[in-house]
Amino acid sequence: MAAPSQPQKSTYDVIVIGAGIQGSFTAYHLAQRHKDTLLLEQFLLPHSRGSSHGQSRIIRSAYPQECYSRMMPESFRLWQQLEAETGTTLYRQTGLVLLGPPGEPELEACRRSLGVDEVLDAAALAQRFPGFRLQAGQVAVLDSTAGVLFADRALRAAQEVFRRHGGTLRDGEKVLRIEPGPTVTVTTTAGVYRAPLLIITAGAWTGAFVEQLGLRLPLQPLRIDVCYWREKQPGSAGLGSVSPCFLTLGLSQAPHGIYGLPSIEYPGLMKVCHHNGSPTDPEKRDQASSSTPRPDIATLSSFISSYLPGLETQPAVMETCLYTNTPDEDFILDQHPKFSNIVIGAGFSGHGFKLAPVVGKLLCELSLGEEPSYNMAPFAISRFPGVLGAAL
Ligand SMILES: Cc1cc2nc3c(=O)[nH]c(=O)nc-3n(C[C@H](O)[C@H](O)[C@H](O)COP(=O)(O)OP(=O)(O)OC[C@H]3O[C@@H](n4cnc5c(N)ncnc54)[C@H](O)[C@@H]3O)c2cc1C
Ligand SMILES: O=C(O)[C@@H]1CCCCN1
Repeated sequence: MAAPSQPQKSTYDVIVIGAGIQGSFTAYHLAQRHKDTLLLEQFLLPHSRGSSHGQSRIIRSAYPQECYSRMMPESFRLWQQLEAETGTTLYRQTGLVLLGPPGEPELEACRRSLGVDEVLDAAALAQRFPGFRLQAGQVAVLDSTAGVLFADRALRAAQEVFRRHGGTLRDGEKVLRIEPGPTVTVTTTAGVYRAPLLIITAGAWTGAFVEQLGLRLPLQPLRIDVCYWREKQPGSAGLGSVSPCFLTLGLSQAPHGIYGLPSIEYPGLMKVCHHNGSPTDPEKRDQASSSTPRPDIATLSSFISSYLPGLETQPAVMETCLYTNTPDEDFILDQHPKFSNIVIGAGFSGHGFKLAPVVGKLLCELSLGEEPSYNMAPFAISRFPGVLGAAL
């Protein structure tokens, strides 16, 4: 028999909207700082309707932009801390090869970010990782620190520690309305909550959601096809579970990049995807008909026949996921330009998972009015002119 229900608590120090990886890590840091925190999620957990689901994400030190490569040492440390706190393995070191033409500016910037790097030509790459074929003149830069984060497990772990530190997570509760003010009032499908501080980490829903606060952020949700490709002969081609992750830079046939991860989610199936997708509305993403042409799949098939000849050239499993892109593909981590007690974390542009421990820390610092641990200029809302509606 169910216990008699307690009257629902309605006031908190901080409310966080959206329990994806960014909101969950933000809540994790707040709870560790002894802030009485409410984390609200519209769907019942776990769910696969946002950006943080699935079993695998790449983590790497190599980054073309310094603002991210500077954060990576701390991010690796915080992931290890979460592993220790929960007694769970969240990371497998596999290495990552960046593939591209020598001298390509982003490839060079990644090399510099590594400090110690290793550059392999086609023959050296084939010897080290026999599943890969480079095209004539291309090179591979090896980031040996890189690997795979177990995404679903990581999300659960961050939420578990949050709760252990006294945090309240309410799922299946969609936020309908926010009333700004010195105390922010948040109305959900199940209740009304108040707090002096609010953090919005609503993933692909953020753009439409913050319009009620007079903000027009340039956030574009993209529907991403997540494809898994079968090894022709399981275990024989130096692919599968022993493969490193990879990422292409500066390839003319895929200017946005193609990336891959070893077989982790499904035995014998490597994840190889295009770092791009089609504009969508997160509420309507399933309305694309199955007969819609999929140029991404053709690009991937052709890439696989040239670079990964040990894989079949038609995907064995296809899933979907959402990116939320900004025009420059840098994150938005900032206070609302008019309501400084409302902080927004959004626009993770398909590369935010690995950095979530640091993103959560920064959003926590911003909302508590502390000096952020990193330079926040690359993430400021003010880099986009005209975002504040005339009504405010
Ligand atoms: C296919 C794919 C591959 C990727 N690969 C990598 C990778 O290799 N490495 C890497 O670092 N990153 C990668 N990323 C990016 C990374 O996964 C995302 O940056 C990250 O998951 C974004 O998390 P989020 O918390 O912002 O969004 P989400 O996980 O979508 O969380 C937002 C949450 O807010 C909730 N919400 C929205 N509106 C409301 C509301 N009104 N009320 C209550 N709740 C609400 C949503 O339901 C959702 O759960 C990849 C992403 C995809 C899709
Ligand atoms: O963040 C990453 O490392 C990868 C790069 C390729 C696209 C998906 N995200």
